[in-house]
Amino acid sequence: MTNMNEAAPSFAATAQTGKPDNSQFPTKMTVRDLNFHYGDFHALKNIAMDIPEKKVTAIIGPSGCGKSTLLRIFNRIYAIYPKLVATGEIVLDGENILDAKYSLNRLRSKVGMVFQKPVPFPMTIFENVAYGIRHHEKLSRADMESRVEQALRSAALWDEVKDKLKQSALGLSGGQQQRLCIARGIALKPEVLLLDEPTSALDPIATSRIEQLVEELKNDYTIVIVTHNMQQAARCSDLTAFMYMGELVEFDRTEKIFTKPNKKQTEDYITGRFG
Ligand SMILES: Nc1ncnc2c1ncn2[C@@H]1O[C@H](COP(=O)(O)OP(=O)(O)OP(=O)(O)O)[C@@H](O)[C@H]1O
Repeated sequence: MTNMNEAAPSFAATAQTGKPDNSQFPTKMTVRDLNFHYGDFHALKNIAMDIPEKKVTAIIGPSGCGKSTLLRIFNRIYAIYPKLVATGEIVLDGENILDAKYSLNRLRSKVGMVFQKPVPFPMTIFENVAYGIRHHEKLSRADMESRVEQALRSAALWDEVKDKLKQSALGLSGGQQQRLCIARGIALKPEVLLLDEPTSALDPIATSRIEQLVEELKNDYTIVIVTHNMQQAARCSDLTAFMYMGELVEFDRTEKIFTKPNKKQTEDYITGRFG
């Protein structure tokens, strides 16, 4: 939840420079001059933003504005399409993750992604979490068990599944499946967690559980969440980026975006005049 009393860093200058003035938050990821095309279609235009460490950054905007495309570039999912190239820079801990020399394996262990629709693997609950870890690390049975438990605890799922770890994950409810997918992401000990509309397929109770979880996870992770739901952005993010037609229109503290945005376009969207 945004702390409304927090001393106010200004993120106002962002759409052009991406440099928040007087930010009190250390930056985890710096995006500069980011452009992305699907064939002839210019989907992201000169995006610049500084994503703060251990905060929740929400990306909002009307359908088709490029939210998911931006999120997916943060862990180079587009790399599965050989012809697609992102230009510009995304600097994570001093290194440009868009550089072809930055290995995808390394990137995926640092930047985890959770998708809109929870898709557990057709295997046990335990194996769903252990599977990804095995791909990256060789752990003893005891260490693996402890890592899986830790991930399930962090995803606020342990108490509900600890007695049925050997049962199929497909038997879990939608909300539990989404928390399992979050546990799967956390198990790799990423530093950044990307959430692409993680609650759009969930009921209000499961949604509120995930929002609570996001609030807890930001103590340890830098979180970027794409959401269609403006109340959700207002409830669970510290900073909000408003995008429109491939551009970053405004990026500021969530409280500012929702109460006193600098740009008319942002205000029109927030107040439901378009989108
Ligand atoms: N694989 C693709 N090939 C061609 N165009 C694409 C592809 N994926 C997305 N686009 C286009 O890029 C633009 C941005 O899409 P994107 O999915 O990032 O938007 P979004 O803001 O996440 O939308 P939504 O809120 O509807 O999910 C849209 O105009 C979309 O049609």
